[in-house]
Amino acid sequence: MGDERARWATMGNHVRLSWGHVLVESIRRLSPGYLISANPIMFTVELGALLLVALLAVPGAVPPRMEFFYASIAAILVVTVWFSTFSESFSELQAKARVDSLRALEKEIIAHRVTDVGTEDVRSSVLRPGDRVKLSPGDFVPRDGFVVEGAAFVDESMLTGESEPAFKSKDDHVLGGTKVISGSLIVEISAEAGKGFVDRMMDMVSSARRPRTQSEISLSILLGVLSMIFIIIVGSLYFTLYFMGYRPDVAMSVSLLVALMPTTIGGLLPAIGIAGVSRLAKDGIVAKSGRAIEASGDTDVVILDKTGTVTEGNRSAVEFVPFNGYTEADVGVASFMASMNDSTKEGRSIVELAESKGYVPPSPLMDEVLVSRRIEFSAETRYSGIEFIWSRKPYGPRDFQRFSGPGERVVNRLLEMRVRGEGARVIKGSVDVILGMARPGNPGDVERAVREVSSRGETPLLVAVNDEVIGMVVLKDRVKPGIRERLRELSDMGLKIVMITGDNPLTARAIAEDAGIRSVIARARPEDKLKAVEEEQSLGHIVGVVGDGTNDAPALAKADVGLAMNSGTAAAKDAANMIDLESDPSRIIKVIQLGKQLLTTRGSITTFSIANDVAKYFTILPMMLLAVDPRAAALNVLHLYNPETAVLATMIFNAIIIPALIPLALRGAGFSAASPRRMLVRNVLIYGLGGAALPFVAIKAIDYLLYLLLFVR
Ligand SMILES: Nc1ncnc2c1ncn2[C@@H]1O[C@H](COP(=O)(O)OP(=O)(O)OP(=O)(O)O)[C@@H](O)[C@H]1O
Ligand SMILES: [K+]
Ligand SMILES: [Mg+2]
Repeated sequence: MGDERARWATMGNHVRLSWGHVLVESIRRLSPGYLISANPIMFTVELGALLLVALLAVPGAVPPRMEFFYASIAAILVVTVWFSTFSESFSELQAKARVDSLRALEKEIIAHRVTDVGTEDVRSSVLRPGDRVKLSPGDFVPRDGFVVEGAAFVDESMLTGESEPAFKSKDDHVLGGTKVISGSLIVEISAEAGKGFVDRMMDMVSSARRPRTQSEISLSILLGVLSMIFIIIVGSLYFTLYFMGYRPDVAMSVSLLVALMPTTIGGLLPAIGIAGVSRLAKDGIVAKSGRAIEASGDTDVVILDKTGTVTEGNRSAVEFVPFNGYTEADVGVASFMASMNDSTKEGRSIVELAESKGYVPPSPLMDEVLVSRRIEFSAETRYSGIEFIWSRKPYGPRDFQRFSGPGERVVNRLLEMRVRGEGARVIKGSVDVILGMARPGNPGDVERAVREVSSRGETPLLVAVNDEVIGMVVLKDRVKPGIRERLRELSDMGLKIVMITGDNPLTARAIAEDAGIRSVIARARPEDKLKAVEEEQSLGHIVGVVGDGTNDAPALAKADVGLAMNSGTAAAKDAANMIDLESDPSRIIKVIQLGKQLLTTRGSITTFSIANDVAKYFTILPMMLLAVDPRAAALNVLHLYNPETAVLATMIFNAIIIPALIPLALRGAGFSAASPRRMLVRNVLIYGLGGAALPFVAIKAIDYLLYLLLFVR
């Protein structure tokens, strides 16, 4: 684990950031046209600067000997705006570079495209979705796709940091940039060039396409309203003084306004949001939407899929159990036939178990199995198997030769049906579904066996020939090691954890108990998973879903935070808004912590920003009022040198606090997951009190420096 983290970290640190780019981009964003919609607070600051420049251009508009002061204030205001566009461009380009370092894995290579006559070598960029490529040991997968033929071990460490190679066979998803180490594959390309998930992530990093989150919008509105209030206050102050016959100074009024507006948070807000994307990428979690990262901070319900998420997911057959006078071999042979055409992991494991025990149907029947119609498994129907077509009709009695050997009772029954031309099917599936279609000879036996297997956390599949239940296949899965402890962390954070599964209630409860989960929804079809998400959302909860299967896709799409496992199906990964490249479901914790930290960071800087402005009343206001009444000097508690140094010092402090806080905005505020409330109190104290006190010290110091610089010869 530690190793993988380190690998990601170094990957992140190798990111090359072009300072030239940051510079050009930050200057481009000074354009009022960009700022008016992207950052209204900074737009207002810029208007102030433009007003002062305009006054400087009109002869007589600036009071005598105040030109230097006006020009300095205008310059400081422009720099203030630039600090803000700089922080935004910096974090955006950093995020892009970090994401791009993932894309480097998808570089242009030569691929062997499959044609009618063989293969031809083409550049990977010309491949289209639907094209098939042949991969041999040493080849890199040119782009995302899925296996149509063959089996191989694939090294995914460059994407997942996982050193164990992954085994890939039919229908498995393979990722562009990974490397085949043994075996060979035919892969059908599924992604458009430049449309892999890395590219989608790149897209959302650029501010133009980044949808703003609800809380980001609320905060912007709050900041906008605050700014409006200050504009009204400063405006009325100016005009009241003006009509009383005084000449309030324009530069001082503009400075007062800028000082009071929450420029610190206004300047850093975009950077904070984008930083979340980079920090997740550094941990190997690909976020396809910024909204999701933020929602994760408010997540209070987490819905986990059972198979492959809570459990290891390689659920495989371990036992055949006969009922009603049938033998183990009968059940084995029937299960083999019902699973021959089943490409699910469960199906393949059943065939393997039957083969290892020698439970394979004899040749005349096997020929029929090969041409039979397949009943494909779906999470909707929860069963699978075959329906015989009987290759020749009618068969005469002479075609019937009684078979003796393993599974003879089932085999002979089917051969008899063949002679009579009767319809026949062999199916297996979840207990409730099969019992809805077939009768058990002795219901008590079946129930007892099912209960025993389920309460061990194993999954029973009933096997039926036509309308008779003949036995049971036992599927075994393991709870992921350590999952219990990781989930504890989530409940300690106050989150509700729900496990949802297509499996039966008894098995589900046994697994849930092992994993320490209290809420369980069993026998869930895909739309039930979706409904569970919608229900929680309608109660006002923010819902996170972790899943890996195609049957999880609707729920993943509907969730506020949908985290798909990289090992999952393409449908799940498409529907989710985040993908964990390490396929570790407990990393939803990481995502939630990061989301919470993002919100904490924003809250802290907002508190700091507003607290900060309090001090500025004491530096600018007395100086403005000095013109009205000399007694205002009493308010000059800091004993600043003169009105001009006081205002300049305040504006300089107001500007440099923005770059000073960039590291905090990017790294995130100190945060402990265990006690979010205590953290909040702590942050309000630190950032509130600190924010209120700091400017007094800093402005006094800058004022003194200005005095030394301008007035001491
Ligand atoms: N290949 C198969 N053939 C027949 N029945 C199956 C097969 N695979 C699974 N089943 C049955 O269908 C049920 C539902 O499967 P599904 O994949 O929807 O959910 P699951 O994998 O059990 O749980 P989860 O929702 O946690 O992934 C299983 O519990 C099992 O009883
Ligand atoms: K301010
Ligand atoms: Mg599943």
